[in-house]
Amino acid sequence: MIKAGIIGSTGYAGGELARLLLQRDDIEILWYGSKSYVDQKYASIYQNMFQIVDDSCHDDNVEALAEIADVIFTATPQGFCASLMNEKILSKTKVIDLSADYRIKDVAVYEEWYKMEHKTPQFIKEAVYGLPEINREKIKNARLIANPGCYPTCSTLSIYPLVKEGLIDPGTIIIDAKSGTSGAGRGAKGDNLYCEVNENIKAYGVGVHRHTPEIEEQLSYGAGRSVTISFTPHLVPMNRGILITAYGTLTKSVSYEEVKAAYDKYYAKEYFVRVLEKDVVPQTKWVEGSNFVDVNFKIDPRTNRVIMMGAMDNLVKGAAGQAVQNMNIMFGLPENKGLRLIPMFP
Ligand SMILES: NC(=O)C1=CN([C@@H]2O[C@H](COP(=O)(O)OP(=O)(O)OC[C@H]3O[C@@H](n4cnc5c(N)ncnc54)[C@H](OP(=O)(O)O)[C@@H]3O)[C@@H](O)[C@H]2O)C=CC1
Ligand SMILES: CC(=O)N[C@@H](CCC(=O)OP(=O)(O)O)C(=O)O
Repeated sequence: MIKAGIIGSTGYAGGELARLLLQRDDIEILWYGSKSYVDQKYASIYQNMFQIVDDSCHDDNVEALAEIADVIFTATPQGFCASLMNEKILSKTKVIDLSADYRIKDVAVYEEWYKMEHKTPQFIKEAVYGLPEINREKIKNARLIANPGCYPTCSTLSIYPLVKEGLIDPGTIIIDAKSGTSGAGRGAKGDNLYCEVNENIKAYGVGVHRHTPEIEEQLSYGAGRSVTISFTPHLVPMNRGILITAYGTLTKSVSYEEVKAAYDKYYAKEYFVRVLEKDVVPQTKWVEGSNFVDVNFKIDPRTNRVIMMGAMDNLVKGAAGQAVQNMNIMFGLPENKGLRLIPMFP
């Protein structure tokens, strides 16, 4: 039995983690961490857990949790995990951090984009960026996983094969992204009120969104050179889902079959990445509630560009599902254990 603790279990990502882990008979959740609801019944915060979870919330004492847990998930705001990480914790347990604290290898870049000082930069080098489709081998023996961001997961997986195979000029990439409002978390924010979001679409973080350097770093590893992108996210009136439409200039004249072969080279054996059939566009509805990322592309010979598309559920493959996928790999379990979730429809 794997003993797991969730710090930030009362947030959207933490709640989704609880939902995924509670289905398993090889996992025991022994700590529902919270900041605001300590000693309150977890099921009183998430009524969907009524008669399923009897536990009350614990505090955010990661050191105490590390004494009893095999794995700790931190689904907490930026800066929290970095503020308390130490060697003692990592010597006793594995940590999967859903925040961005250990995703970016250059601490100066993190501090510039996140507008905060990194409290434990000594662990950045050791942390493994938990994108299994690209970093599976490194994840196996990791003590500390930097679970990727939601937009970066969808963007990187949609674009990576073409960058890696040199089919697009990595200096020309533009990513237009859209997210449902659960991506913004459960905390109350004026911008996310019903009247602000319903019947509305708006760009935000234009030119300054913190996921820009994360995507650039991952695509740079694929390209083998420094990549600069334009990235614009939009908030859309949906609960869940991320859709990205990305554009890149082709480096040569290519056929559909050549580009398809590039995607298949990296994803044909990947359970969670579905390369769709020709002319079928990814849609958030077809991945909702699942750990799948649907990707596809279209060559536009008129502009000499390729249009790359991806859709996934921000709370599953974009957060909790990917964290569980990483946990499975770290514990030597089948990677899709507990994650063979069929997308919900309608
Ligand atoms: N939502 C999403 O789609 C995704 C989120 N993530 C990442 O996951 C993390 C959580 O996001 P999300 O669930 O959306 O956020 P929420 O705002 O919904 O939840 C935040 C959680 O962190 C807890 N918390 C807040 N402050 C502290 C603190 N100082 N100490 C301990 N716990 C604290 C909250 O506890 P309480 O409720 O008790 O106050 C709550 O459980 C973030 O880093 C986010 O970037 C990653 C990918 C996608
Ligand atoms: C709609 C919305 O606000 N989305 C969030 C991204 C989701 C998230 O929580 O960020 P990570 O994936 O880095 O953890 C944002 O734009 O900041």
